[in-house]
Amino acid sequence: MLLEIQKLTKRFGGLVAVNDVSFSVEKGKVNAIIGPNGAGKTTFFNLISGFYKPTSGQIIFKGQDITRLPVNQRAKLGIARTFQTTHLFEQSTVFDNVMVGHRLRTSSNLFDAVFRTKRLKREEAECKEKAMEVLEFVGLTDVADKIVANISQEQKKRAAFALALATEPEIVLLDEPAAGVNPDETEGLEQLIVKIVDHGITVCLIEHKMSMIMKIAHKIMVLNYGGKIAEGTPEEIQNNETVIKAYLGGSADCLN
Ligand SMILES: Nc1ncnc2c1ncn2[C@@H]1O[C@H](COP(=O)(O)OP(=O)(O)OP(=O)(O)O)[C@@H](O)[C@H]1O
Repeated sequence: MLLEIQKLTKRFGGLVAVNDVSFSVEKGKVNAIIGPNGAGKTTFFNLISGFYKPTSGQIIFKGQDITRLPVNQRAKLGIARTFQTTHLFEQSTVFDNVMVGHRLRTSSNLFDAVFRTKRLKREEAECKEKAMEVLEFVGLTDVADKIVANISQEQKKRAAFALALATEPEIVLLDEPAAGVNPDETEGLEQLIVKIVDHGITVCLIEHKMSMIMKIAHKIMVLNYGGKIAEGTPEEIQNNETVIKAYLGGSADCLN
């Protein structure tokens, strides 16, 4: 297992947002997390990526206990994430936004910047090369020089993927990547996620669009009121009575 979540709990005062959840993320697969609004999915991602500290439980990444590591150290170990609403600099170019990602892998400091050392120049060149590579990967080469504010919502989603990929992750946590895009664009993003997995990067995916989940997920965990109510293949989840009742209010149609 690439990532092992053991009995993870997060309380906000009296509210238990994530309640004693254990989950194994399989390497090289699309691992999906679904559940109704407020089920605790984003909180779960925030715990894995280090934005929140758990109340209890453990997070093991490649055999190492990362439960108390800060965000940047987890990112260096290879955990990247995207956000529900894209966190891009709207007034910068797509290229400049994505270049930032690879800085995680560089070591130039203020001294290098002030004196424009060889190391700085070499690392800048590396960041540019990486940015071009990931922009090509996500299909955004032709808008690389555009200001983010002037590109489409779907292109912003792709740029967010590119930014995550520029950090050279082993696992990417994608939080509702297809929110706010049309069905054709959703299919394009689906294909991009499959391409990411085909390149050996593990995906952990939160998404409300069931058609996408059922098509590309290898396994699915279902959260409800912070607790895990089911785990299995898309077929198993579609036929799970507890999921149909608790999550879908009794209709299996929503899972198709
Ligand atoms: N920082 C916070 N402080 C207090 N409560 C929070 C915080 N973050 C999340 N919550 C609460 O925890 C619960 C789970 O929220 P979370 O955003 O993880 O759900 P979700 O499954 O991602 O929902 P959605 O599908 O709507 O994005 C909610 O009741 C939410 O109000």
